[in-house]
Amino acid sequence: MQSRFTGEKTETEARNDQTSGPRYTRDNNVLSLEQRKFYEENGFLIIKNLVSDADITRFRNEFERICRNEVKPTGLRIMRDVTIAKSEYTLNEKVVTKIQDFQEDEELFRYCTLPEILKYVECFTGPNIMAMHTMLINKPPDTGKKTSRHPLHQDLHYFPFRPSNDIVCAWTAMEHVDRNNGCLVVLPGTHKGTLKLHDYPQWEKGVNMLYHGIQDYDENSERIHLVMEKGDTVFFHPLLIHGSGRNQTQGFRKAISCHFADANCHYIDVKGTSQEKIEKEVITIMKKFQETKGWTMKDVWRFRARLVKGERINL
Ligand SMILES: CC(C)CC(=O)SCCNC(=O)CCNC(=O)[C@H](O)C(C)(C)COP(=O)(O)OP(=O)(O)OC[C@H]1O[C@@H](n2cnc3c(N)ncnc32)[C@H](O)[C@@H]1OP(=O)(O)O
Ligand SMILES: Nc1ncnc2c1ncn2[C@@H]1O[C@H](COP(=O)(O)OP(=O)(O)OP(=O)(O)O)[C@@H](O)[C@H]1O
Ligand SMILES: O=C(O)CCC(=O)C(=O)O
Ligand SMILES: [Fe+2]
Ligand SMILES: [Mg+2]
Repeated sequence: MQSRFTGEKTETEARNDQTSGPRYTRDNNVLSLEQRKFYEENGFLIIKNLVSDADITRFRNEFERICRNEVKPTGLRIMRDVTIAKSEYTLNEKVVTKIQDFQEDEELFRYCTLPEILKYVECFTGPNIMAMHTMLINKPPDTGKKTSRHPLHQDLHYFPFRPSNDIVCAWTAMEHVDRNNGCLVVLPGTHKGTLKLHDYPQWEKGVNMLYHGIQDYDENSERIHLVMEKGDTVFFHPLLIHGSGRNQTQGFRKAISCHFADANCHYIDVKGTSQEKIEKEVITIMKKFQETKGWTMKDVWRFRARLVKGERINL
């Protein structure tokens, strides 16, 4: 494929055509050779102590204000754990599993504009950067039904834009995370594969809405539990298979994240693909919040996407 304007291959196209050399990272002076190699091979990279305690305190405070209903950012969605979704508790931080789409909340959206985050994001997306999807996850103590788990999945399943190599997730631990409180679990190297079929896992005691998982994956494949400290940030590829285990502590395990993409990425039509079902489900959920008649995934995504650096191009 060639660039429309020059007939030359774009940088991404050139990288993607390569049979050897880096495909998943860009040439700049931010990553060391060793870091680049690690991401190329594994599909993720942890940068320790990247976000300051002061910033994390600000994100935590704003999250608590949202949970107390003191602020109601436009477009923000609050999700409860499925085991308590039908109970009558009034909103407070102990009933919230995650908030999504905080792009209209200035205080939380600061996370997506932090220069220390964008500096690394640029190694994967290039200089024109869109913040596509934001979350603050507040994994609750498991009620015994194992619903606090997030099944193994690829984030690309939710995304109607490509190419995948120009998308990256930044996920920052807001406190120490390990297997006890349900840290991230990754299957290293799986970013080199393709998008797999996803559906709801057959869990006896319930699954959270939209928590699709990969049905067939190699039970014997290597799994790495990402033990991280407050402020540590993992950057990972949207095809990397990952999930998180149950939280066996009494605390609410917090993390803040954003998916970024190169503004040159383009939307795809998911009709007839494995993503068709998730499109329908997402649009049905969005209907609760706004008029979505005739909308496709593209409209949903254009609505939440925000430019954070450079120029807004396709997305
Ligand atoms: C890469 C990335 C995208 C990967 C992911 O993040 S995958 C997971 C993404 N998850 C989501 O996007 C979930 C989004 N959730 C939401 O927007 C909300 O939680 C809603 C589903 C809209 C519900 O919110 P809200 O309307 O405030 O809640 P209501 O109490 O009125 O409940 C409405 C009906 O939904 C049910 N519900 C609420 N939360 C959950 C849940 N966690 N799991 C399963 N069902 C749930 C609730 O029981 C109720 O059902 P009915 O009484 O209508 O039958
Ligand atoms: N056998 C399995 N089949 C499918 N998914 C699994 C399986 N085992 C674990 N997972 C998924 O892998 C992720 C992490 O699993 P992990 O084993 O760390 O957590 P856990 O089973 O909740 O806790 P623990 O094993 O520490 O008691 C979760 O997304 C979980 O849903
Ligand atoms: O448990 C987490 O923090 C990660 C959840 C996740 O992978 C997701 O929402 O896409
Ligand atoms: Fe994910
Ligand atoms: Mg387990």
